[in-house]
Amino acid sequence: MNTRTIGFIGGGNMATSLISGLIASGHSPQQIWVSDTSADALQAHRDRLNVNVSPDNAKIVQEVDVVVLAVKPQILREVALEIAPLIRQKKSLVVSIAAGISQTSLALWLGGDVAIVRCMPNTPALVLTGATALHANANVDEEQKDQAENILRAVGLALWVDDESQLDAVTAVSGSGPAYFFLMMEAMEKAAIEMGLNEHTARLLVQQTALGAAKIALESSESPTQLRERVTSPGGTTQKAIETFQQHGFSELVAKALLAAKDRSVEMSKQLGAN
Ligand SMILES: NC(=O)C1=CN([C@@H]2O[C@H](COP(=O)(O)OP(=O)(O)OC[C@H]3O[C@@H](n4cnc5c(N)ncnc54)[C@H](OP(=O)(O)O)[C@@H]3O)[C@@H](O)[C@H]2O)C=CC1
Ligand SMILES: O=C(O)[C@@H]1CCC=N1
Repeated sequence: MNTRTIGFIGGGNMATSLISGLIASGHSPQQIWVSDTSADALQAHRDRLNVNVSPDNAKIVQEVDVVVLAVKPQILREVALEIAPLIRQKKSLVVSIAAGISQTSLALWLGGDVAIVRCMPNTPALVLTGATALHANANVDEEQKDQAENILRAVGLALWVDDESQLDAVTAVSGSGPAYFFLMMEAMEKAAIEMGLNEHTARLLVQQTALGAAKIALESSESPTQLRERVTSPGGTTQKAIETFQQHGFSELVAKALLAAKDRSVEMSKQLGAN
């Protein structure tokens, strides 16, 4: 069990998923601190999760060993400049979950040789099924790498990438990925209702099917293509559906969508970054 104290600056959607996952995986709420500009958000964190809260970002840095930056990329610069002197003084490990903000930018804002792990988690961390890729800068030592990895591994899969630029692709695949599957679920649910199923039945069937497909894909040694073929009886119903998807450019559309997300990550680093 990792006994380090962890502080989240920004207590929004992703921080809430991570904090809930950390607590569900056995971390004590007393080890966790959160700051946010919204008093209501802080109250909710205290009431629901029993973690320590403060409106003061510097107080969080003061209290913890590992500082997780969980604000929107657009305000990361402002927050980093605010906490920079204390981060340097305490030699804190900084873990940034912000999309599209490079370690170079963050290091310039924080100043000095700050140990920074940049990572890209996703919201299924909430149910301990997260997927995170991490990259450490040259100031991060082995112990700090372990600390960062332990936090993310507590809420799901945690993998290191060799090259920071790969995090743009990771953002497009797994960071944003849950939303693509939810979009598919939304569309299937709507179609099911249009075909006469009631809302409750439609939702349950879609949810269970998504879960079953993900589970079988994880547990089987077969590829998604092989698994798809097992469902597709020649001349049957699935074949008709798959043909319809492919005739309308499904695979190309998915590739285009993911590339648009990756390009946006690169664009954000240029627009919002210091480099
Ligand atoms: N959502 C996701 O699925 C994922 C998000 N990320 C990354 O996580 C980060 C947070 O995203 P997300 O949780 O969705 O965003 P949210 O807007 O839900 O959370 C950010 C929180 O930070 C608060 N905040 C704003 N200004 C400050 C400040 N100066 N000091 C402290 N807190 C502040 C916001 O308050 P208020 O709303 O009042 O402004 C809000 O509660 C982003 O950088 C994003 O790229 C990474 C992976 C997945
Ligand atoms: O949409 C976003 O920018 C963030 C990053 C990945 C998921 N949500």
